[in-house]
Amino acid sequence: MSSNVKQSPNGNNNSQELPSLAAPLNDQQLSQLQQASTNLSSNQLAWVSGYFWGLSQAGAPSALTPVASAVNTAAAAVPAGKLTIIFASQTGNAKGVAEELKEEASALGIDVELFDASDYKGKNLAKETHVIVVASTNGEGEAPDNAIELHEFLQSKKAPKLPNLKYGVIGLGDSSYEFFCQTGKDFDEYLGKLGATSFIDRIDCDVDYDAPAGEWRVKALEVIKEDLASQPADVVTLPVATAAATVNYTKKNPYTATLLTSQKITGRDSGKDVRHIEIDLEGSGITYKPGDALGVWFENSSELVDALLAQVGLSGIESVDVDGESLSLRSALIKHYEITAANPQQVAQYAEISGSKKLEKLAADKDKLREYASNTQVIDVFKEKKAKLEAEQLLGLLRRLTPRLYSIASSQEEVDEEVHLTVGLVEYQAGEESRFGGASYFLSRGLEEGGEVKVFVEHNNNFKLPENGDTPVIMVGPGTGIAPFRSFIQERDNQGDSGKTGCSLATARSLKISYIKWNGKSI
Ligand SMILES: Cc1cc2nc3c(=O)[nH]c(=O)nc-3n(C[C@H](O)[C@H](O)[C@H](O)COP(=O)(O)O)c2cc1C
Repeated sequence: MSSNVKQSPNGNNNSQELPSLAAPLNDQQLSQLQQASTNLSSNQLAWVSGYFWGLSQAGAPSALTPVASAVNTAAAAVPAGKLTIIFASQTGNAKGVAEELKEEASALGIDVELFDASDYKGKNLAKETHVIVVASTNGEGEAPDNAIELHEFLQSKKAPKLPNLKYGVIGLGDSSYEFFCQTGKDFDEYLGKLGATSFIDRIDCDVDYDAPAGEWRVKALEVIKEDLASQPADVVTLPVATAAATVNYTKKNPYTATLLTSQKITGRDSGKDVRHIEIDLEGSGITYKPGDALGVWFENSSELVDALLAQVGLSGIESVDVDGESLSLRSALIKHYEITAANPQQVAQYAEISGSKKLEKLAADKDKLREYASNTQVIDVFKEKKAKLEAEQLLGLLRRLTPRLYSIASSQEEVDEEVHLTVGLVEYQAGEESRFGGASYFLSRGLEEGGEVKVFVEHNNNFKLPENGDTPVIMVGPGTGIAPFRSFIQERDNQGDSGKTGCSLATARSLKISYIKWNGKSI
């Protein structure tokens, strides 16, 4: 131990005899400082350090307010280290969770930054103290497009060692997929292998992710706040004027828009019902770019709800509680529950309740169960064998409704405060009866022109026109339909771009194209 370190009476090594030559203080000041800090814990010393730094930034305390201003400044001192949140998201759910996390962290006074994974340089992880990755899974256990690069980088030799990093992971997924929350699991594994320490167990969230993700965030932020508070203070936050509040419409806070037009654009003899939909956004301030998607909260058809209720022997007038609101079971099913798409857990649960041999057999074979659930609507699962259910039992079998995302089919350069969609009605026969897709039915037939629809924009920076308007573009729609291409063509037309723009709805394979460049990258 060096000679200028003296043991304090309580055994702490925090009382240091400061070398007078190196310090800009005279002997008397040094001795006073030493006396004042003798019995302070390392935590208290850290606070005092921030306090004095705050004093120095505030300038010399004036005679009128010698201490108060300094104390205020010091109180605003936050510890070194910050929270960095990175989201890997395909359709915006993980992004939404990450944004909520950022707001909650800011409210707790934590220094926090939020990054889209495609904007985050993996090398910077070595400089971070606390990172939370919010990652959904896409494809068959693959990373969302915006995180492919970061996901690959962390597995590569170029990835830095991360001995000083503490991290947490929220995985978002759907347990009907074989590789449930795989991308979250991958990030957890890769960060751990690089030497980072997980400060909280990863959470793998299923489609009803709101509540579990919210609880996890509270716990994670508690740990981070405590952790940062125990680190040396070296940053002072100065009061910043708060920006004027702008309304940000999101999945959780959608805009109530009006349906202007729902026009069938397929011929009288066509077997398909495809609609041109126009939605009014006037006064909302909502902006979007071609390539973005519109999130649509829909209501289930009342006929389907009534059929489902009759199937399980309920009237619909039973009172149920949804998020603290008491409403009739019928309204709850119309507004809040997924009653079209079935899911494997539901089929397995209903097999047990109903004792259906067919469903029990399916429940024992994971692959067949998944296939059956993805091709069957809830009411047809219930029709396999009739069972009488209680209201709460029925709700326990159903997932909460989630909005559907539609590619935007218009450019604001052309339509201003409107948004257009091209929606194909999902329709098929189940025996004698017709079955419809929940959202496509709502937009095509359920909602009358002039009716209300709750919407929000999901931006997609990975699907954009080339910046240079002269660049020729070939658009190939392998099943996604014409919707986004209509918006690209409108945009190019309005901007007077000279690049040739071609559009094909055939697949790349049928066009004998095996390699396409988009924005300089092969896709
Ligand atoms: C095409 C597609 C593929 C998916 N693949 C998986 C998967 O392999 N594993 C999984 O757990 N979830 C999978 N999901 C579910 C999503 O991860 C889940 O819906 C998530 O909430 C989406 O979050 P995001 O909006 O941030 O992308 C898939 C969803 C879609 C649409």
